[in-house]
Amino acid sequence: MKTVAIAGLGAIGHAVARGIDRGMDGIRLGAVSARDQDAARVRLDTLLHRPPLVPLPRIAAHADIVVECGGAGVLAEIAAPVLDAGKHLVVLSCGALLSSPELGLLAGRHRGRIHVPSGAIGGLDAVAAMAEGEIRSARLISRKPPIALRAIPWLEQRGIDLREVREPTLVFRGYAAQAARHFPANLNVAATLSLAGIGAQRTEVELWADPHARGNCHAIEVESDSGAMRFSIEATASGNPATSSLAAQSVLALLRRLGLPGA
Ligand SMILES: NC(=O)C1=CN([C@@H]2O[C@H](COP(=O)(O)OP(=O)(O)OC[C@H]3O[C@@H](n4cnc5c(N)ncnc54)[C@H](OP(=O)(O)O)[C@@H]3O)[C@@H](O)[C@H]2O)C=CC1
Ligand SMILES: O=C([O-])CC(=O)C(=O)O
Repeated sequence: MKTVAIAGLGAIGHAVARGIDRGMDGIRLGAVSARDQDAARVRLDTLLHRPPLVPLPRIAAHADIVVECGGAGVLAEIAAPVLDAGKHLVVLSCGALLSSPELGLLAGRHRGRIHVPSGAIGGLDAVAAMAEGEIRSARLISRKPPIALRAIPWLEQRGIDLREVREPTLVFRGYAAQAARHFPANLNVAATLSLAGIGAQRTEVELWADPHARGNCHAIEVESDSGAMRFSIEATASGNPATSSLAAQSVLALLRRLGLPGA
């Protein structure tokens, strides 16, 4: 049996906790960490088996696998202790990994593992296979309803107010490295694609605020010497409009694999 701890009990963390609590072979929930302790207790009351609430800096001691779903700040606080201890770290805020190459080295040194789940997108197995040959271009086009793009400092600094948007509006075009920096709560998927494919300096990204978007829509286009790939998804939003419910489910699917004997 492997023990999982969840760092951050928001939309993804709570959904992952509920999924494990429903029962998963080889996996049990050992602990959670949260900032707002009262809100966390209310959320934990929805579970059949209530895990202890532990301080974030101590979370590594409570698990074989730690799932980060609290943002870049939480990742920065837990990554080194988890990897130093040779444990598994599942990273949702994977945009922050792009500026932390030392974490990969740390994992290698201590036999820890970093897992980046497919999150709100898919098709990454094909992208990774294409990367074994030559990928000529990789592109992500994301469309989100304006409500998913609120309180983003990079937009506010540019005086971009999306409340009045009536038609699809391009708010960002650039590469995954910048996308992850400017939209840390909305474009982790750009980092996920770039890690599977040709890296954050070459993966092109567009972000559209689209009042007609049905959920969070992501399209991937890859051209390679082994063929062309198109993937698209209209993902249902979770309790957090910026976050697709598929992201938590991708963690559950990953944990199911990690719970298999010998994994
Ligand atoms: N890889 C992917 O495909 C995707 C990645 N994401 C990323 O996953 C992360 C989680 O997303 P989501 O669940 O929607 O976000 P939420 O904002 O719903 O939840 C984040 C939670 O983390 C908590 N938190 C923040 N700081 C701390 C801290 N220091 N200690 C303990 N808890 C803390 C917050 O607490 P409080 O409520 O008190 O602030 C909040 O409950 C985000 O970084 C998001 O961008 C999201 C979607 C897809
Ligand atoms: O959930 C989504 O649709 C994508 C997202 O927020 C992210 O990649 O950070």
